[in-house]
Amino acid sequence: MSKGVLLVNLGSPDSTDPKDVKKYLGEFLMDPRVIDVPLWARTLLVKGIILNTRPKKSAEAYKKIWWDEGSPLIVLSERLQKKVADRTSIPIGLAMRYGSMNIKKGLQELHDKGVNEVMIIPLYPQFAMATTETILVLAEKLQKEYFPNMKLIDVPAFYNKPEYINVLSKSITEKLEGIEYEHLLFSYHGVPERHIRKSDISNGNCKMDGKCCFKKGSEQHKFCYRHQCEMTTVQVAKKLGLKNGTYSTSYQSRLGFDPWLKPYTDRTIERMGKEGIKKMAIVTPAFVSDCLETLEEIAMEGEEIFHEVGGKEFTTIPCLNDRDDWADLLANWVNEWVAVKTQTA
Ligand SMILES: C=CC1=C(C)c2cc3[nH]c(cc4nc(cc5[nH]c(cc1n2)c(C)c5CCC(=O)O)C(CCC(=O)O)=C4C)c(C)c3C=C
Ligand SMILES: [Fe+2]
Ligand SMILES: [Fe+2]
Repeated sequence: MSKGVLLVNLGSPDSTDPKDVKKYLGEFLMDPRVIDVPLWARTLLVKGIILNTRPKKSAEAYKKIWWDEGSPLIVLSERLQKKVADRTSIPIGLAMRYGSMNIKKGLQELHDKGVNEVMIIPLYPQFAMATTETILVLAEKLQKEYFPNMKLIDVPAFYNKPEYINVLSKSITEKLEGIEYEHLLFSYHGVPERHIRKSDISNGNCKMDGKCCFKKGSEQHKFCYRHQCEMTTVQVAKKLGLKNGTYSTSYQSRLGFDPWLKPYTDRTIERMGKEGIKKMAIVTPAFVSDCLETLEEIAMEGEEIFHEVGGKEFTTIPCLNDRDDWADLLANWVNEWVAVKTQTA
């Protein structure tokens, strides 16, 4: 077998033109693992309502964070891909779940290089139906349809792997060196609570009551996004020696009127400012690359909310992006997998 890797991130529109944003959002939000209602209802909601109003507003937001080279999420993912490729000896591809750099193209490029065993690495530390699962399901479908002789290997969520926690903790320490802060907020992308129930393999284990996601036992939490986010916070807090009450977890970027994971980030930032916190820092561990949700929603909107209610210093910690130690870590996982071949060949 000839091995290769496909790194997969979420994707971005081709440009900040509302037409491109509409096309991208259409593909993203029509994914049944993102808006998980029956097709007729999803079509009505997405094509009948959201796509008529949101693209213009989202395009304005994208304009605020767009770089000369393109979408930060794509550019940063490409830089990471290059660094991982420099540290490994097999082809390292990059694809996006939505948009032009799609998974089919990514698999095709690897196939054209003679690769017939692909390790799929979703660039998400925590498992979610709307991210990891949709990538793996689509990759498998494409493999069956177009690449019947290709074998796909999945990488489990790495939300609690010590080496990942080390790199994330180091990125926080480096940014906060010499900076005073009273509270460190860990803000994760939210999902509707319903998604947690749907992915709950223990049938009802997850009560979202603030207790069950802290229970020991990895098997029942294998697909619990909430547990995995909470555990990333717990592990990093332990590593950094943070005292109880000086850090917390919240969830951002909700869409629609269903209940999403709580507490909500915007309300948490507001509450903290109102309670008299003057200096806060915020880290966004559900994202490995800075993107609209970190650069605009947190670094711009979040800061504005904090200042409006009396907060003074709002420090945002960059995502892992193309940090050398993050590229080293991914490359180590790849090289360990490559070594298995050598031993069994
Ligand atoms: C952990 C990662 C993510 C989860 C889980 C997730 C779930 C999720 N997202 C939406 C709706 C939107 N997300 C948008 C942007 C966006 N989402 C993620 C990651 C996760 N989403 C990223 C990295 C980005 C930024 C992309 C970029 O180009 O920078 C957007 C578009 C932006 C906007 O219009 O606000 C929407 C919409 C849902 C509904 C959902 C789970 C059900
Ligand atoms: Fe999202
Ligand atoms: Fe739970």
